[in-house]
Amino acid sequence: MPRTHDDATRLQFVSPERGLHASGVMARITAPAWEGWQPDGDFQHAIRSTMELAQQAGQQAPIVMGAIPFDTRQPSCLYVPRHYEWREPTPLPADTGDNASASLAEASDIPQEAAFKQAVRQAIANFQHSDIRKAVLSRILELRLSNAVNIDQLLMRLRRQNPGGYQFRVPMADGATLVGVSPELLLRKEGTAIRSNPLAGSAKRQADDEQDRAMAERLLASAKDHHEHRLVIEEIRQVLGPCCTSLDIPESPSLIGTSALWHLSSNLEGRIADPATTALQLACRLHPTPAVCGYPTESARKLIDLVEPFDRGLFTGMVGWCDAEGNGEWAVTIRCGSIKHDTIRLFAGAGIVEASQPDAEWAEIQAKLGTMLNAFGLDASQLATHSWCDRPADEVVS
Ligand SMILES: C=C(O[C@@H]1C=C(C(=O)O)C=C[C@H]1O)C(=O)O
Repeated sequence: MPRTHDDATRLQFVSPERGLHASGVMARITAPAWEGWQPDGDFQHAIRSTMELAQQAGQQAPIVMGAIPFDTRQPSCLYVPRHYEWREPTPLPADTGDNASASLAEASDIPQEAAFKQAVRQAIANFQHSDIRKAVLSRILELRLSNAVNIDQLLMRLRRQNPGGYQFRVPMADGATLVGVSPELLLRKEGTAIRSNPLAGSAKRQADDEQDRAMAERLLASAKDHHEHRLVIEEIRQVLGPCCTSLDIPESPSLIGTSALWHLSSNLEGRIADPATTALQLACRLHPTPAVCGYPTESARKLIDLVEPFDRGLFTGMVGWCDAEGNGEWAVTIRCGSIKHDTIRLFAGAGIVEASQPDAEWAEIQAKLGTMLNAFGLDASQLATHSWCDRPADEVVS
């Protein structure tokens, strides 16, 4: 791949097994992924016709990569890159700590702590009068730094925090860059083999080994977290089951750890009945899972619209790639942020069920923000020293 310094057209999606590195834009696909699983729908038509154009222009094996928003009625942020290459994962260089600390000029929270906790109470009250069993509520933390962000260094630090995760970099329509390291695989397809690794149920990692182990054991024994997790697994079973000749779902979840959190995790593996179904179609069929939206999906989505004072944009959508054969890999767009010059917008959410405690859910999203904050060399206590302001929802654009 020719070297380019044009950051605005660089894309990256690195899984634990291999990394896809791309540059240059041959075509952009903005068609919304609404009902994106329909083979004859507008979205799949846009994907196929763009791939064909790339092939006619001389690309032997074009690839589509990028991100799809939480609300699939919004424009997609997908690209057919001009150049791409696969790279084997390389060992991480030692952290020299160079430029590890960002210098914070301003921070604002949307919503602020009290309003988030109130939204959790409102969601729980809503559960009593509706069929909703789970809703994922989230928060945005906007930071302004007094120095520019080096995205390559940031990605390196993110990988260090979760080498088993999915690291991504995608240029956004407004000139910002989406950057993150997701621990959650929505769907991978290779030939007829599929895999999904939903996560739901979380606990903060502890500095002390003994306390950390106790925290993990508590999560593994938590009825509330198992309930949260089961809602996700049952939904995925309903969606993928009919598309598969076999689908193995573990009877109970296991633990997975990042440097910031423990999660309940289930590794689902199966064989797809119709080999022509693409990874992107299957990912669109699954999205949004109750891990990022709630259960039942449509009612939870309405509740989120009601109580979340911002538009999620690409956050909690999906990010990844798909080739012309239908193979591909899509991760859930979490533990991430958008970066534009010195302004950073970070995102974190938590699944709310009837047994949720507002204080604990706030602590959980704080811990989730830790992944990105650590990569900037910032921590929550540093943020508390700066002025915080709540913004009216209509000022917030994604
Ligand atoms: C929404 C996020 O995470 C999701 C919610 C989880 C939970 O509620 O336990 C766990 C993993 C993710 O599916 C996030 O990290 O922002």
